[in-house]
This record gives sequence, C-alpha cells and structure tokens, in this order.
Amino acid sequence: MTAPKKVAAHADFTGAKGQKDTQPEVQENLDAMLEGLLKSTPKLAQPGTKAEDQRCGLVAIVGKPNVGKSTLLNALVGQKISITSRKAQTTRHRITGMHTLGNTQFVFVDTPGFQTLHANALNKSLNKTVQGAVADVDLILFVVEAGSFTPADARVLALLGKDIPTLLIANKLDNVHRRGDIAPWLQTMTDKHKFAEFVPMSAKNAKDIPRLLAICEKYLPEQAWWYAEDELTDRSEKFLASELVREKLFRLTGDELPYTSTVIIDKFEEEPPQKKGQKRLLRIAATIVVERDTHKAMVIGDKGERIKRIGMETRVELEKLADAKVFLEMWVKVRSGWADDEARVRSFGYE
Ligand SMILES: Nc1nc2c(ncn2[C@@H]2O[C@H](COP(=O)(O)OP(=O)(O)OP(=O)(O)O)[C@@H](O)[C@H]2O)c(=O)[nH]1
Repeated sequence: MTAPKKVAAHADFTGAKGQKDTQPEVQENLDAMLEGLLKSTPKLAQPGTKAEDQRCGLVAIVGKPNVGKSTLLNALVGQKISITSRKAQTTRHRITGMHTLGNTQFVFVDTPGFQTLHANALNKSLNKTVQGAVADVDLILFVVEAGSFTPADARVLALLGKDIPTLLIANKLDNVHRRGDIAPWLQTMTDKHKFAEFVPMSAKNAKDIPRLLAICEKYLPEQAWWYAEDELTDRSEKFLASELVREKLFRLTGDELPYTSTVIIDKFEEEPPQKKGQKRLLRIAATIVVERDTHKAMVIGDKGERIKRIGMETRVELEKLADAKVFLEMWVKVRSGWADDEARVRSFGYE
C-alpha cells in the first residue's frame, strides 16, 4: 500500500520555526493559525458507486496509555467497538474498525498503549502488537494530550518510521484552559518528528470527527473497498463480549484492581430465534482471571453485588450491540503470575 505522494501540510509552521522565545507577533500568528485549524472543515468526496472512484486504506492509531485512542477510534467508526476506561492499559488487542463515507473506506487499527514500565511477558506482547500495527499502514494518527509531551510519548514516537505520513493528534483540547499555550507547544512539536499535519481536537467533541475524517481521506490510496459498506469491525461477537466484560470489570472496580486481570470466554453459543419476531439467543460463559484471592473478593464484591452488576451491564450493552438476547454466566478464578508466564499469556489470546 502506498499513500499519495503529495503530503499536504494542514498547518505550516515554517515561518515560526526556530523561534524559541515566542514573540508577541509570532504568538498572534500562531493563535490565528490554531483558530484556522479548528475552524477549517475540508469537504469529503461525494458518494459514488464506481469501484474506480473508491479510496481505501489503513489508519493506525498510536500513543501512550490513556491519551484517548479507543475513544477516538469509537468516534471515528461511529460506534463503540473498542473499550475505554479511566484506567490506563485497557486496550490489549489490535482492533480494526471500518467507516465507509462517501467514496472512502477508512480501516482503523487501535493499538495498546505502549508499555515501558514493566518488562513482563504481557507487556512484551503488547509492545509487539504496537510495532506490528504501525508497519504497513497508509497513515498514522499519533495521539498525545494537547500541550503535553512526556518521555512515554517520545518512546512511542521513536517507533514510528519516517516514511508513513503521521498526523499529530493533540487530543483532549477541551482540558486545555489556556488556549494561547497550544500554538507555541505545537511549534515545539515540529522539532520532534516530521508530522504531516497537526490536528488539535477532542475525541469527545462530535464536531471534530468529520474534520479529522476529511483530513485523513486524502492520505488513503485510490483502490476498491475491502469490506462491505455497512461493516464496522472484523472482530467477532465473542471478542466484543470479552472486551465488554473487561471494560465493566475495570470501570466497576476503579483503581483497586491491577490491569493484569483478564477475561476468557469459555462458551459462546448461538441459538436461532424460537419464533418469528423473536431474537436469536447468545449463551455465553466468561471467566475473569485475577492474580490473588484479594482481587477475587474485590471482583465478587459484597454478597456478589459487583460481579452481578458487571454481568448485568455487559448483558444490556451486548444485547444492543449484537441485536440478540444474551444469557451470560460469569466466574472468577485466581491464577497467580499469569502475566509473567509467556505460554499462559499466549493461551489467553495475546499474540
Ligand atoms: N476530556 C477529555 N477526555 C477524553 C478525551 N478523549 C478521551 N478521554 C478520556 O481519557 C480516558 C482514556 O481514554 P481511552 O480512550 O480509554 O484511552 P486509550 O489511549 O485508548 O487508553 P489505553 O487503552 O490505556 O491505551 C477516558 O477516561 C476517556 O473518557 C477528550 O477528548 N477529552
């Protein structure tokens, strides 16, 4: 796959580059440019049915944990396919989500936040997934929190090659109270990497999403779509079920439960509707694997309250996503040290 040769710079910093102390006049220019960036909405190509008019390509979303990659993926796809939580490290798998708009099919790849703190087998597997995801794509969205660039961001950036066009997604702009600080910060980012464009935005702001899609579109090659127009993800319902359990698990246990806890789907059976007008039934059995007895008690909660709630919230959401009736059984097992054991990490479905 090759991206179009012409890499249009959405934001041109050449005039201001090299000015370490931002002069008032430069600051004004930068502010105007930032305003321009935020307001401009490039137009997406118009719908067309001919295969020769189609564009299609892979867009990888990378960044350190907790910068908003899954939130961005869900917003770009238009539906929840990747789990999100306040706790860093919720995303463990490479997930593709599709969005077909006008003539263009965007195929997004979400990646786990690049882990540098611990060198256990689980983290090695997560890091390999990130490196695999950035090779051979048409466009990379490198996500950071607007106004911040930490050593952890730098380590992810170091993984990205120079040949694939990369957009700097300065996310969570809504959290930045001093907008005037953003333009000089963007200017400092020009020294870090040859970014094709700068996109200050909020994954949570619905208006920013069409703007980003339109920016991404021009980097995708002209070629026929790979998926049907209405397909959203290539992940199975079984996978979505395990991701949903994991999301509820982390949401409902807060910061107490270590991220090494995981979910295995032991049974996933589908029964056709019994009568006309009824929905099909999904019978699912899931095991939550934790490292210690104390974690097990935490997941089960007082009189089983917490695990009941995890099950109930998963079921309600999965019924909506899968358009089916769901019967869900859940268990909690203790397997100490699983995240340090490579064979076990593989047996739990990590690459
Ligand atoms: N204020 C604000 N919060 C955001 C925005 N985007 C994401 N978040 C929040 O940031 C937190 C982390 O978001 P995720 O989408 O799970 O982040 P991630 O980068 O996928 O995290 P990992 O799975 O750990 O790699 C969640 O609480 C999101 O609600 C944004 O634009 N503005």
